[in-house]
Amino acid sequence: MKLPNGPQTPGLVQMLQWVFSPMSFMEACTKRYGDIFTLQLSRPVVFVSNPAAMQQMLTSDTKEFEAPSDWNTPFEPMLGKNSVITLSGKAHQRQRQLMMPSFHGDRMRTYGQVIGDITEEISSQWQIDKPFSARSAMQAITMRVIMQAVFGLYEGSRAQELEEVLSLMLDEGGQSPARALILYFPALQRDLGPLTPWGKFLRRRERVNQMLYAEIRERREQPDSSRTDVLSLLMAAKDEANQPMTDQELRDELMTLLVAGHETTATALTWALYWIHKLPGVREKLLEELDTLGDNPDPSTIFKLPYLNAVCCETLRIYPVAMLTFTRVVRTPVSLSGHELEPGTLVMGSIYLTHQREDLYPQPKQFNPERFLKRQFSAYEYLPFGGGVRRCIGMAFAQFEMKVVLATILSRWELALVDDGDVRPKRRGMVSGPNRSIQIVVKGQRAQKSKILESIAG
Ligand code: HEM
Repeated sequence: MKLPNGPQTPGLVQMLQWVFSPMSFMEACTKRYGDIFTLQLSRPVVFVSNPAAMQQMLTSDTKEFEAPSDWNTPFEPMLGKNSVITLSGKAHQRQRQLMMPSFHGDRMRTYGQVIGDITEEISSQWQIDKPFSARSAMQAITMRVIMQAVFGLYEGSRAQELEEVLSLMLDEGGQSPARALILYFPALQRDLGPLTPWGKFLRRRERVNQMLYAEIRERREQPDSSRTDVLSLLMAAKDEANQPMTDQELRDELMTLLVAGHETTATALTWALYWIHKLPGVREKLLEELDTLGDNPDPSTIFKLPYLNAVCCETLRIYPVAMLTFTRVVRTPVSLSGHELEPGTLVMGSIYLTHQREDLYPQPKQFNPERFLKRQFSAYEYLPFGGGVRRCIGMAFAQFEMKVVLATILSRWELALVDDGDVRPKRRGMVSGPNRSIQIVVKGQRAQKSKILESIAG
């Protein structure tokens, strides 16, 4: 079988380039081989970025393409075998159907209150003229949002310990390229004692599991139908055969939502704060729009603000946190971008390359929210949340969270970057993020503070 062209260097060299500098590697390949090429990773993988190929691959999912049963194994140590991310076929479909109702648009209003309260609480600890890391601050917010809106844990020693252990586990579990290498090569996953990275990870995971199972057991013993958090909704959900999720499934999906939703949203918010404060014109326009909000803006009014929406869209376009869609495997012989692919071929959609296309986004390296006001992009030209049967379950939640957090912070605080030098993206575990710390300093409270905060906080 002839695969699309790609680099001829040894597989190990390609794997290292892929792990350590995925974005420049993909860009160099697309320049040389066009918008479909093959990389030799642990197996050959075909990369696509043309919107038509993206559409074909994502929408003919389950016919011509499907998620391979073994490719998502790097996620398994953290998420388990029952996660919607590690499953494929019918089992994947079942989990998705059980999970989707918790993330429907109409549930966002409830979560909006929680997100506004948490942002207010955490940002109220910032001190004037004392710099802080944008990333740590955004991680603190998105972690607390998951703890409350998803796990339903508001206070108490379990909430506190779980938040601490999970933060450590996520921070050490997958941020560096070297850690990503451990995830790609299961043979490196050896427990060499409590002080070694993998040993530490295993012990923390054990403690997290104990706490999650205890929480699930207690909720089963004392059901409370007034709860609105995702865990309670998942516990009440039934599949087509009227079967609820098992404890193991619930544990795996909680970890999935945490891993998929915490770091991604925190990184997107960090980038947004960087661009807004790097480009004074963008900040001014945004503040002008936020100041037009009346006295009692509903979180859903914030959600509809056009310029805030354009800023969030451009943030996720220029450096998409998820560089790629999940892998798909060819099921039946298929022609993709003029190449005949045989069953078994692995294909990945490069969201990063699609978002960097000159034909769609002139001067793609420039941050320009106006492009989203001037033009509507199709679901395969702009796809920070992927597409098809694996499209991000938390898409509406993440968009809502980004907007409410930014509106809350920007309406209250006068912020500035400590260093407005350029920041570039780099791999952070399985996703991408800024290549250096972005420090922010509070200059003061905004004089023209809108009433947004009180209304969100109810
Ligand atoms: C800015 C934030 C986020 C970005 C950029 C993002 C992006 C993505 C992408 C690209 C995929 C893969 C889609 C595909 O292969 O077609 C995905 C899957 C997923 N995301 Fe998100 N995501 C974000 C936030 C969230 C949040 C907040 C949650 C939940 C609380 C979440 C839950 C999930 C889940 C469960 C999947 C797996 C879906 C499946 O396999 O069926 N994500 N996300």
